[in-house]
Amino acid sequence: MKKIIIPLFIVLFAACKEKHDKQESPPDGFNDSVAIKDTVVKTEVEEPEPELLSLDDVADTAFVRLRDYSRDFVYDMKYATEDNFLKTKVYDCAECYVRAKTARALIAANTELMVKGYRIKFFDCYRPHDVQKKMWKIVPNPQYVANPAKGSIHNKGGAVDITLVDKEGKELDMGTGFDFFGKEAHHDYTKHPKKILENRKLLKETMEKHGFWGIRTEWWHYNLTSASNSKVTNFRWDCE
Ligand SMILES: C[C@@H](N)C(=O)N[C@H](C)C(=O)O
Ligand SMILES: [Zn+2]
Repeated sequence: MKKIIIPLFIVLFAACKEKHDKQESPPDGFNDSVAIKDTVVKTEVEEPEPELLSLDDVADTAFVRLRDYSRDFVYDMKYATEDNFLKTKVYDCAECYVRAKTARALIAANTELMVKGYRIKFFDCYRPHDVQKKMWKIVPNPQYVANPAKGSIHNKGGAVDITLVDKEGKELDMGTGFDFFGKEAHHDYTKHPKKILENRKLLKETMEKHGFWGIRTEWWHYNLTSASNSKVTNFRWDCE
């Protein structure tokens, strides 16, 4: 037995030494310190998603940032860009604030839509009263922009401008773009192809089921019925 173990030990030792030598001595013309400097390993650490908050103990009238309560919505806040009918960016950053009661109703509607493979995508949510005044200066037509003298339900945290997206995030065809101020955007314009009318119907019926009502002239606009008497507000949200 002794006779076998000793040569085996010698072979193993030699193999280890060879490996060690290879690691220790860099090839000719290869500088060790450069190798160390060049081998900076960049590890991208993904920030953990902040925990969602609960709406359980939040007063109905409190303003909340929707993304703190659900990760299931899609956002394309048009007035935080220049791609809107004002042709100017009127929000410092893209956030969706609404009253807590509006948030609860939106989450319920979205939960129902997700079972069918769709989600709500936002174009606008709470809108400061000053922005309503700017809009009215450009389009002083109550069919398309609420008169700031009275205030819009957006100014009360109870209205949203929305569409639906499918599982791939693609918008359903609603016949016109957002803020298309013409008869083709009206709910009672029935000359659109069947699929478009069905898409609008799905959005309208779901929103109505959860306490919202639509206005005749804009397929994207929904008011929460119980927000009609909330106060017109002009606060601006914080941007990080
Ligand atoms: C401007 C448009 N997106 C809109 O929300 N219109 C309604 C009527 C409003 O201003 O309340
Ligand atoms: Zn609206």
